[in-house]
Amino acid sequence: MQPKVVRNFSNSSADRTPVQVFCRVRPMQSEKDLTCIEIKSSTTVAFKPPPMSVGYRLNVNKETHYVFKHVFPGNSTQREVFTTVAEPLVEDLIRGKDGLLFTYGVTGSGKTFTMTGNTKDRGIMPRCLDALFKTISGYQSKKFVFKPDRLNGFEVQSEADAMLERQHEMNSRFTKPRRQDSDPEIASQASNNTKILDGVDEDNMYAVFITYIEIYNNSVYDLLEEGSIQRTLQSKIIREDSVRNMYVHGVTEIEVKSFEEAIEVFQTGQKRKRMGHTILNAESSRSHSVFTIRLVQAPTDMNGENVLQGRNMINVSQLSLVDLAGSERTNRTKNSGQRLREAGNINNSLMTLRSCLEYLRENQLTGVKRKVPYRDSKITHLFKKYFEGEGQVNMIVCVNPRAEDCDETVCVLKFAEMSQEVQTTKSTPAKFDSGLTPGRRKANKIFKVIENDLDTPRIRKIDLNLNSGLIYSLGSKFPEYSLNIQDGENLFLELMQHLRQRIDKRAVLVKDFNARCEDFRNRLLHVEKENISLKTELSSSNAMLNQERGQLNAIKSKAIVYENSLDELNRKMHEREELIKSLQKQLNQKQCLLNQKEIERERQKKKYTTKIAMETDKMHRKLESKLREQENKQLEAMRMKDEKLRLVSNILNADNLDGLPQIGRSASFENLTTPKTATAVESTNQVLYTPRVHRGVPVANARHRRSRSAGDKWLEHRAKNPVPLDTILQPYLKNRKSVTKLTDVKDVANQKTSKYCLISQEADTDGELETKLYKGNVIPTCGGGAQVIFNDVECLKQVSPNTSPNRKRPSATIAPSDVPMQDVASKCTVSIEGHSSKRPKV
Ligand SMILES: Nc1ncnc2c1ncn2[C@@H]1O[C@H](COP(=O)(O)OP(=O)(O)OP(=O)(O)O)[C@@H](O)[C@H]1O
Repeated sequence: MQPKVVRNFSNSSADRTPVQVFCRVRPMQSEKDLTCIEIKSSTTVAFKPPPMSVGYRLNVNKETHYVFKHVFPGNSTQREVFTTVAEPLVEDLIRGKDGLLFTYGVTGSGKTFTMTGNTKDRGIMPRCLDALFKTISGYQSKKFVFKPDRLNGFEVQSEADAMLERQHEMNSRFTKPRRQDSDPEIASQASNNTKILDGVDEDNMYAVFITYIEIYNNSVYDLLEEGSIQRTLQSKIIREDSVRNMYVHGVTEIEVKSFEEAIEVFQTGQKRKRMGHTILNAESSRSHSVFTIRLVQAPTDMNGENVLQGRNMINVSQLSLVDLAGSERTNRTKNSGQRLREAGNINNSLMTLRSCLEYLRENQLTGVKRKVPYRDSKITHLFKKYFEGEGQVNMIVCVNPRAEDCDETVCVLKFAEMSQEVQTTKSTPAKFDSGLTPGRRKANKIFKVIENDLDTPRIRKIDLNLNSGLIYSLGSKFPEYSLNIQDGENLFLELMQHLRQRIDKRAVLVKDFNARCEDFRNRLLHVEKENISLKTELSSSNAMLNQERGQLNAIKSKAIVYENSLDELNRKMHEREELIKSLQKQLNQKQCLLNQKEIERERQKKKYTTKIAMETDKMHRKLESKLREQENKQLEAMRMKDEKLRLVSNILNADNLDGLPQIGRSASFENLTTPKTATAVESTNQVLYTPRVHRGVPVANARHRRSRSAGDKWLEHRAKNPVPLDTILQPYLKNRKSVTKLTDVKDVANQKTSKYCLISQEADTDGELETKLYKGNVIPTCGGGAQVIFNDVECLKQVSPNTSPNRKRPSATIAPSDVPMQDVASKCTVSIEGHSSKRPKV
């Protein structure tokens, strides 16, 4: 059941009130400092961008005026600020209305100073508590009469239960060591000049409850939670109660009975806050602090002594005092890492606050119902009801006039001015219809005082009781008679008559009395019957009520579970949305990069296409010129060949060639005409050339090979440092001469040398050593030289046993066609001056 007295939510403009924004300009730290703020009147400040500001750089250096409900200059006192801004909110609180006051501004602009104050100068919060306790003193209920139900409501405890709890608290106070520390930030001495405020209902009982939370990095921490500090560091969730008020679920609410007690509780919270910050490595200016005073009131009974039992008679009003985090921008503070994340969260929550107010203003101006993003941050989610439901919202914009802060200050001023256009619904004061006489408490007090003042209270009381009973009269008084002897008989007769009349009257009265008794008995019986039937009805109603209560509790616990899961889902949704946003951002960045690359690629393609075209053109021209050159060379060579041919044919025609073997002739001819297809290659080694006489063409014949009667003499031609073979089978040449270089003509042209062997060693494609022996016959040429006709190749190859079997097996002897003739020719630097007409076997 909702403890709050239900109010009518009205939306007519008369019931709406704007957000009241006050501006407090803090004094300059130094006379020499440049200022960007000038106070024009009690409601107007002028902002003039100094030379270092962005506005100045953008040439927007004209003076701008901002109008607020009231502007407090640097020399204004804390008391003035409290009286103007917060006193009406405390009066509203006492009248049962809700209020929200927050301080907003750049770091160091005086938000905490304004809200909390220091040892010398108490801020708004302690002054509010002081004024409240002064006003309700004498009307406070006993402790634990009102008890929080953990669902943002309160219930009334019986006097016995409350007394038990008081006893319990007293015992624990004796056992616990009393706190000796005190927070220097607060001047805890009550000031004498705090005035008593209006709005107290003298027939009500009041109780004050305090909660103190901190919102840091968008997590809610309870600063009054008992137990280890780690418990305090567990984030709380925000919930909606049955009448759509937002509250921190499971937050610690402490009942305080005096200003001193309240300050002590606040100090405990401050201490926990500092400990938490040390653990979290946080800064106090980077968190939002919310100090909430909840005032519970309920009417007293007919004697004005005890609170009326029944939850529906309770009214709860609250005043939230919020010290927001500094609104500086991340780039100016050069934050990184955790500080950047904090700054991001602060900016997010302040941005959300701004967005919510902007949306609200727009909705109110245009009549459109755009969804206000309260849930985007914890601070706006918590105070949703002030903007959607009822309650006065006041804001103090704290401004540091120094020029360094001007860029942030102008943002703050703009936002604050805009906020004034937002309207909230006025709270209606709580009304209690207890059906009891107003002023009963006072009357009862007076009555008691008078009662105590009486000298003999007991006797008087009895008298009063007797006088207040029903007085029966038996008719007229006895007539007065004087006893006279002469007239004695008449006197007796008169007396007898009078007595008879009295007896008759008495009988009538007795009869009437009996009749009345009967009537009363009947009525009593009737009432009794009615009472019994009502009792039966009541008990059945009670049973039904209990059943419904049980159902309600079940529904409530289900609702809690659903709310939890809803919160969880919301949180997850929020996370996912953030993720989607960041992914979208990444995607956009990648898309941008891709587009840039595509453009770059296109540019490169164009560039290279042009380059290729140019290069192709150039190549074409080059090739064409080379081709022409080649053609010219070819033509020249052809011409030379023709010339040679002509010379040869002249020689052939001129000389008598009958003695020459035909084969030699044809070979020479062939050699001259097709030098490239010859097996033996003409060497450049002039030493081995047969000196050309007038003919210049060497002639040789295989039949002219040297005699072998004395056995073949080998000319072994090998490398200077051959690789040792270490093989069992070694190439063996019986009668040989080894040379490493064919430098002397006699080595070949020697009459005895009939065989030539070139030994070459090289690695095959698998990296194995391959030894090849190119063998040939040495044939003397007609010019006195010699030529070698290769007719055999021996190949010796060593293979590793690990070599893959798939690899081609080496053969001891390879086919002559496999021999790279160019290679052989280059190795055998021997001059060939003709060759056999038949294809050599090499
Ligand atoms: N109106 C003022 N008169 C005198 N001193 C002031 C005033 N406003 C601020 N100060 C001083 O300026 C300093 C910074 O103020 P304060 O801590 O309140 O700033 P803040 O806006 O709360 O900063 P943060 O965002 O870091 O919490 C304090 O030493 C405070 O005493």
